[in-house]
Amino acid sequence: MSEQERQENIEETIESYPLVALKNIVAFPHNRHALVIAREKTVRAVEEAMLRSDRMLVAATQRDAEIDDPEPKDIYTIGTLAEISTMQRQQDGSMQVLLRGVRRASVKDIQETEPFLRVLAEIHPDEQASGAQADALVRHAIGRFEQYAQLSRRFSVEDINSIVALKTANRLSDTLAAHIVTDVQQQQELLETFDPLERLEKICVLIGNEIEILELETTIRSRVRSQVDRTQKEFYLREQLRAIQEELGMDLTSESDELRKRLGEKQLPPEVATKVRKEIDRLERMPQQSAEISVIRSYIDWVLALPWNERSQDTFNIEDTRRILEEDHYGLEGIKERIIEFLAVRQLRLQRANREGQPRSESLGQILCLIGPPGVGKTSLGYSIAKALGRKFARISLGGVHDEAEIRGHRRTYVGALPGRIIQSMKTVGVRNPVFLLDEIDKLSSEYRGDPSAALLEVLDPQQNKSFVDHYLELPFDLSEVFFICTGNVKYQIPRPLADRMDIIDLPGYMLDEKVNIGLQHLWPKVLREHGLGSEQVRVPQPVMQHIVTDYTREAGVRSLERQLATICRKTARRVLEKPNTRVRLTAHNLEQYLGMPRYTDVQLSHKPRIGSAMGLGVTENGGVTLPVEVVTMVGKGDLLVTGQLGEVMRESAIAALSYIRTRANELKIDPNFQDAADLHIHMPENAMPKDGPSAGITIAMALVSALTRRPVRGDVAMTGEVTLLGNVLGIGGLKEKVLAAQQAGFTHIIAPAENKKDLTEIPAKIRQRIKFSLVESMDEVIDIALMPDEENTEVRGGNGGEIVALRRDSPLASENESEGNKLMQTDKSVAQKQEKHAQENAQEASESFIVPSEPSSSQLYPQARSRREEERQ
Ligand SMILES: Nc1ncnc2c1ncn2[C@@H]1O[C@H](COP(=O)(O)OP(=O)(O)OP(=O)(O)O)[C@@H](O)[C@H]1O
Repeated sequence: MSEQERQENIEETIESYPLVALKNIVAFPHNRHALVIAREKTVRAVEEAMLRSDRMLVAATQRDAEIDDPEPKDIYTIGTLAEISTMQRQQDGSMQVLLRGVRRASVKDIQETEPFLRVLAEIHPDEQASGAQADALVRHAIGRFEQYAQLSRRFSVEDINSIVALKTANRLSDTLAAHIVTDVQQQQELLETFDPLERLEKICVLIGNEIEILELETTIRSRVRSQVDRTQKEFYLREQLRAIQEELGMDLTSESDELRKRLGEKQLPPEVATKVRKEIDRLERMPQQSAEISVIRSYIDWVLALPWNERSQDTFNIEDTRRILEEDHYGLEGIKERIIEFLAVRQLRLQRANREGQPRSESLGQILCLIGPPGVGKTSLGYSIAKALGRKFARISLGGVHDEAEIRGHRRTYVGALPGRIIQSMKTVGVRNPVFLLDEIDKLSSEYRGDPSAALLEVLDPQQNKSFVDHYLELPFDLSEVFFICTGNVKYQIPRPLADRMDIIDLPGYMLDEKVNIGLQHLWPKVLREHGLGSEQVRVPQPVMQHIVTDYTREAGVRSLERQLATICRKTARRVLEKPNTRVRLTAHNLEQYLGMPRYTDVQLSHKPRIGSAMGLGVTENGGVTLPVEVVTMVGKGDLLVTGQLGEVMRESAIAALSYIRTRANELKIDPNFQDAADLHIHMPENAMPKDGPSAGITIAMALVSALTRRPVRGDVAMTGEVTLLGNVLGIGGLKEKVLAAQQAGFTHIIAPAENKKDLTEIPAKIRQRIKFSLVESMDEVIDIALMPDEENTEVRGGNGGEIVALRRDSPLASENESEGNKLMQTDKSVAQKQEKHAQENAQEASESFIVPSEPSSSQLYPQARSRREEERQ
């Protein structure tokens, strides 16, 4: 009988078989199970089966594994028909049996119970499943199995391969049930599920659960392992460290003990001491490996390093203060007086506050603020004040500070947090009553990261700064004894609320002879010292110093003068080292060997009268500047071209000036329809830097009038003022700075608005003596003063070569429009001579105080190196 026939035979049979009761195991068809059999009844059943030709028996599982002699009711009725593959008897009477499961079998009847169980069993045929659903399920089950096998590592490669090779749902499900499911109840349930697809689905769910559990186990296992590894490593390292410290004889007293000792030595306000103590306690409780330890430690270091109680002795004395200011600074007379007055008032207020027991912070009044271009001595005045008061000095630069945290610090939660600049400087000076110079207060900028000027207000306000809270410290620090001095370049850029609390002192800049004296008396000895040279090794006589100032610098202060002197010293130092006995005496001739070619020498030319060109004055943060305006007329259709990076206000000034001229065409003897035949081009050169503000109004109008009338503007006149449509001249700001710039550029006559008369008192007397001021109310006056007399112009026209369109009614060129050239007209010699004569006459009529400038007029019309934005102060 073939295997297949036998199977078919079985399928048709309800037959009698010996029954083996299984404990803790379920036998499945298509699988082999190795059993050790010891119970008497079971041994007999196996022996009986061995006597059969087919060696078949039914293996069914006990409901309760504890029962040794199960009755039929204790055994599940669904079992497996199995063939005995091998059987081996052991010496103790037990036997090892290998069963091969064949079919599912249901027990229908119990035939005998002694000496073994014999049952009548119905053998069930295999149910087959096919189709796409079966294939998909098989594939899914195999995938899950592979995943499970990988995680559990319970199967050999051969086992996995043989299971994966099973392609029918029936066989696969029975095999997986036999090898993966471990719970006997679940196995029995699967055995009782006759539909192979349903069985396979149940198995997939069970495998899924197993996979989840295994994954979880893996994670937990690896976490536990890494924790153990780290702890072991740290323990090992700490032990090593301790051994090394002991070996080196290092002090092993704990860090917190040391901090407590430092705390005990300092006299801190109670609130601060409590906070530090708390932080030390926290530090102690922290595990050694905590990252927060270094944060707490550096916080405690900061608090302990601050001068909570340390102060220097004040030594204010009016005489000494005057002496120190005099010794350190040349000139600045009015300014030194103001500073002394400020300090005197402050001293009296303090004395009174002490007498009356008032809180100190409210008694200090306003903040001193020094405003002026770079290099005019603001910082060095601040330093001298500190010296006079016997206080420590620190400079805090606020230029470009746009984050509030730079003033007030970052909170400690911020990575890399530090206190703000005020508290940092406090730590550096180490006393609570220093002089702080807050530099560039006009360069503060606010943005989304908070408003630094608000934080600064809190620092400066005597009402609030007694308990200034830095975000990092989170403790109030008393700033009321700090003497704050602010400095900046431009007054109107200081944030308004700050400016309101300040006593502002202007330092407009130096005149030529002041610079020369500062150079000789202060800068030169200082620079010599800094370069390790003696005065006998290198000499700079007075005329040479003057030469350096005029030909190598162009500034309101003396910063670049100091740099030039440093250059001379550097070169000399090298020579001295090369030839030890070198003695250098600088002269006008050998200066170039040290400083190179003079930088500012061109320009006597520029003070000649010109058609279509007038000189205006402006103010930048570097001080006053001269601003030439040029106008040309060209054949065209009345277009107005404005160039030179002019702002909106200046463009409007130009249009207003033009309208004014048209209304005055008759008086000016200009063809009222001049725009029909000509284009006008207004240009303000000056290094293509942006310019704006209304105070160029009269200059633009003047240049326009000159271009249209073909009458030149006097070359010795500079002007500033706003012009209205009706020709009125309105006041302007920054007169002092503008006058200094005009004087430096060699102008001897300044036209300014009558409204600014009050500002003349601020202008140094020496300058007032050298320059003629014309204070005007209307544009007509400006024209009268600055435009060259009519009759003189015939010669000028002759010199022009007819290149520019002349638009005067009486001009012989008015109708000719010969050329479209746009070159500026230069005056010839005779006009210059006439102008000089004119100036002399003017000087005589003006006043006795008018003096022709004594300084060499090597200044130029177009000063170079103006980098910053022109800002008209209005
Ligand atoms: N009147 C003066 N007498 C003597 N030395 C002066 C005088 N004015 C300026 N100086 C010197 O010029 C140099 C530059 O001055 P300082 O640094 O004080 O300028 P500043 O106005 O603070 O400039 P900034 O605005 O760029 O900070 C310093 O060496 C200073 O001593």
